[in-house]
Amino acid sequence: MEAGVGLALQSRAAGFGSDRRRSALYGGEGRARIGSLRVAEPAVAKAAVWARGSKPVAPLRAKKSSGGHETLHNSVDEALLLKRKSEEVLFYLNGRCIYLVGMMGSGKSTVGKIMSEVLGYSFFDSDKLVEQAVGMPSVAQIFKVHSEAFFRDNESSVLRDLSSMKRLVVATGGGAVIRPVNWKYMKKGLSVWLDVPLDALARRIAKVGTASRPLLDQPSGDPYTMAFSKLSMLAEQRGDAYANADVRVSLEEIASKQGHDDVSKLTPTDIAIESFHKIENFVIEHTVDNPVGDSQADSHAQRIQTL
Ligand SMILES: Nc1ncnc2c1ncn2[C@@H]1O[C@H](COP(=O)(O)OP(=O)(O)OP(=O)(O)O)[C@@H](O)[C@H]1O
Ligand SMILES: O=C(O)C1=C[C@@H](O)[C@@H](O)[C@H](O)C1
Repeated sequence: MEAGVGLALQSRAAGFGSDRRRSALYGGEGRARIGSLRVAEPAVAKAAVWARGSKPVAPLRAKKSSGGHETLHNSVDEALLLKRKSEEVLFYLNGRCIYLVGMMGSGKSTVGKIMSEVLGYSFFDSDKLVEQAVGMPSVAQIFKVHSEAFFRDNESSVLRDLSSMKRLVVATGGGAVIRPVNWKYMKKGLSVWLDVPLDALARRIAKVGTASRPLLDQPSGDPYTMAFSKLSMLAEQRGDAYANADVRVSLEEIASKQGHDDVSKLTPTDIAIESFHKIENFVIEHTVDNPVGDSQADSHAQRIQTL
């Protein structure tokens, strides 16, 4: 099916008499709304700060973890830095959406939820929106019952619908970058590529299993090895597609800034902070007429410093 047809038409043509995509985007089972938008579960906040060692920790309410004061201190420092960065970025974003792109398992949902929470934006996972639109419980099932092409058509329609909205953080599907039309939609906002080394991706995916990721699912074999070889193949096929993003957030770079080379030590909060930093630089560099105005930007920066 052609991507880019109208919302209602697309839903009907796909056999969704109840126009599920509309309900997925404009209402449904969510707990809260901003305007007409359904807002993602606020449980996210609890995951907003991960202590070093990648365990979720609630920042100030946290009992001392095994890392003691130092861990708690790191968590609080990170939370404050994240908050401060988000304030700066909010100003420069001016309501534009953030689209996270990257390979499967790169952390788009995990990091995206943290970013949306501190920005006060709504979070959407485009895979979940496609599932709701099609009326199936998983991407794996959509691939099985229909086809990858059917999934991709619906993914494009979801991205098109999202692109007319404001103040969203969207975790896109890992393969959304391969269709040029999707870039047309994502370029309405700011796109961020989470660039994670393949071996780290394969480790994460092997840990949770591949059943929910149809392109990686293998009936047998060592999960890490299978995931690594499939991911390498996909990365090669996709070539530079991810590099179309406005900014690249390299986990290797963050680790090296922190003085080590182990990306598994990076928390999602570290990655969210770096994403904000890169977005801010991008917007500043690409604002041709400087509509913000230097003096306004300066006074904003001063205000931020006093927070
Ligand atoms: N910085 C991190 N350190 C360790 N594990 C992480 C980190 N970020 C995410 N993870 C874990 O990696 C797995 C994949 O993360 P997530 O679902 O956020 O990725 P994704 O890019 O949205 O994946 P997909 O595109 O396949 O849906 C999850 O189990 C998550 O808990
Ligand atoms: O990398 C990919 O092509 C995919 C990633 C997932 O997020 C899903 O969108 C789907 O499993 C395909």
